[in-house]
Amino acid sequence: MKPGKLRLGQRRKPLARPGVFDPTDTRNVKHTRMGVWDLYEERPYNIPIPYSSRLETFAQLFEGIPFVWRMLKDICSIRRCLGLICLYLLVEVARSLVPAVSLWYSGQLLLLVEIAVEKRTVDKDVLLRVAAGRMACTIAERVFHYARSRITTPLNLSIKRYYSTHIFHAMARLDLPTFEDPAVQRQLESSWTTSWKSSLAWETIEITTNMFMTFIRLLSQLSVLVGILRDQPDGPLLAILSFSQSLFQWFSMRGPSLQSLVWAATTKNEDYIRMQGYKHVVDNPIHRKEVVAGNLSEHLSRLYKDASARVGDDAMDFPEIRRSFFVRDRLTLTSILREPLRELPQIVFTLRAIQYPASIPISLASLTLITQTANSFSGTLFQLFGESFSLSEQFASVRKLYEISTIPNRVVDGTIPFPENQQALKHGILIEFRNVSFKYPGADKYALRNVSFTIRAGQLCVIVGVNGSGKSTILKLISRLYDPTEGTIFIDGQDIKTLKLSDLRRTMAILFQDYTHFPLSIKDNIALGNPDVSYDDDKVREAARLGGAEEFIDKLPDGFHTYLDRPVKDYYSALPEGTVTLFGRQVDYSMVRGVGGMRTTETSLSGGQMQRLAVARTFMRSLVSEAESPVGLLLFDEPSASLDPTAEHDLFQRLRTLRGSKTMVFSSHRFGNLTRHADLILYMDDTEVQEAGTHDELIAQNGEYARIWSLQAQAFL
Ligand SMILES: Nc1ncnc2c1ncn2[C@@H]1O[C@H](COP(=O)(O)OP(=O)(O)OP(=O)(O)O)[C@@H](O)[C@H]1O
Repeated sequence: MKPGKLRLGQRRKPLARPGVFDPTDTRNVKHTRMGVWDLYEERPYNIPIPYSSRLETFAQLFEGIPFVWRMLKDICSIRRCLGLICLYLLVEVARSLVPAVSLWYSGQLLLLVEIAVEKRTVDKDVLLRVAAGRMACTIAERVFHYARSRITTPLNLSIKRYYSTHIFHAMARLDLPTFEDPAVQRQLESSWTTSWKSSLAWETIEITTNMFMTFIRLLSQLSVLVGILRDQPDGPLLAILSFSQSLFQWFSMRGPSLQSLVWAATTKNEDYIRMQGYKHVVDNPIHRKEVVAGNLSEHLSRLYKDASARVGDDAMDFPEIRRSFFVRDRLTLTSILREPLRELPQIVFTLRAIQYPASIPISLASLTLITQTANSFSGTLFQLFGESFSLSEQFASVRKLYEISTIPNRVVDGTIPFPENQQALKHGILIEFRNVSFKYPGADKYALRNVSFTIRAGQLCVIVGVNGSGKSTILKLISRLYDPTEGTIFIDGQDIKTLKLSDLRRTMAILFQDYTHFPLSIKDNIALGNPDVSYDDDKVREAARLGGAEEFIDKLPDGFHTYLDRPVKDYYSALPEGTVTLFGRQVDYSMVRGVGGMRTTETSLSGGQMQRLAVARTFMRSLVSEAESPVGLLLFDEPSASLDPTAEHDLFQRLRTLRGSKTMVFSSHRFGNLTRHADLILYMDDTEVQEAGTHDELIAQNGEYARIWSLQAQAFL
């Protein structure tokens, strides 16, 4: 291992710490110009206490210990893991003792040489034993190495599986405002991404045992070496020289490669930025239509060439330029001294040999032994240094791994079961907003201001109004995705915050305006509308029919098993040109495109078809199993925005008849089809409910609703 570098697989990842990073703070931040890029790095040791960063490292280490202990207990509780871990530790201890045993045999060899020089005889038996011992050491090393890899693979896999479930659950349980919080996002990010690639828990065990084993190796090697060298005339001198030159090598190489972990880079070079823009224009299929229709190819090529000529050879992306900058060879005094120092033990040996020619063979044997050991010893020592640094990072990551499962949700769960009477749900749910105001987390402006209204059980309520007036927000508050900033919402007369969240959400079916489809099959997408009956294929089909999606799904080659966005890609290599389909699917070059930052189009469904699928999912929850449906409230946010007029008409018709006497709330900016049948219309403008009543009442009021209604009506005259 090179001194100062980390082993493969050992990541030096920045740990989030409190405070801010300010590139303009020249006292603590160093600015380096790298081609078109400006790199701002936090200066190391910017706290005026010597070794403060080491102290920080140890503090992190201690804080992490309780979590690592918990992790060990968890791992030992996994089936098979306890036995495997014991075996692993056993092999590691044996492995760490091999170098010392091997060194001991080398010492024995030295002794033999000494005797041979003095007495001119060699004890053949001892020689054979020593040779066999040394041989056995190398074989043992290989066998232990093999045993280790056989143990670690299943151990690592079991641990990884256990923790991926842990992280999945920790992530899945978070509510919307908590999940959207940037601080939480940052906390989740590292655990989530690393958990799939490698097992943090396993890495921690590996690094911790490595550290202990390195320590054992050092101590055992040191004690054997001292024993051997005590009686050698040149031993101590050569040992001092070898060790000091090794240490010097380490320090001299370590300096320039140490980079700050906290840094940021930006570029202000307009030509370079434009060049990247041009690149995206030509490599992204989204823009191809415009490029071709606008006859832009020649023009863009010229623009790119001109910009590229202006930027010159500095047009490197940041990782590339950073790499080239840091690997640049620097001629420093230490780097010049490094090489002659390496020769020092040999020079001293030669001088001693001239002085005492009789002792040449002994000195030669000691020299080889010492230089070899010094190299391996200092290598081990550097490893220990590197490991203590990464151990603290690792412990901190384990702490974060456990902390994410205790991140408190912002929307606090209530305690009262809901509803009191399951049968009553059939007749809907009563909703009352009393002086409700709301600001989205982090927003300055109100999204709702002092809103009060009552939707009685079983009513059809339509919320209409201009864009951004707060319609969707009302639906989000009813489903308690967020809590009001001021005021109270009552559900069947009870403060919404006191009700058990899972109960409350079970009684509602919601279709969001910005619905998404999961990267699963169409069947699974619809089935997730109601986890209780998700296994029932007939119900999935019925929901698809009610949503108006059955017909087009049946026409798809894979029908209900079609993936909207296949989450697992196939892998290819150098396929012959004629290969258009593989595994029953079109060959997808997204991997190749991904390199150029292109997006791939997975599905050929239209916007309206996508919306029908979303409606089907909502039906799955609410209306499929009318008899045992736990739903008493249906919330629809613009369910027909992408539907053609016939589909919209059909959908509303079905919704009205199928809802029975449940409460239904629609948000829409279209007037007509729905508003005519509504028991209550809330007309919103600028975060407030401006008018409330039935269609006839609002027309009679002759306010904004009436004005917009007549505007729309005139359009059809
Ligand atoms: N997640 C969010 N974070 C911050 N502000 C938001 C968020 N969602 C909506 N807003 C803001 O809240 C206000 C109300 O938005 P809302 O989505 O409720 O309007 P809307 O009446 O449903 O609009 P539209 O008819 O366009 O769907 C808007 O000013 C919007 O910008």
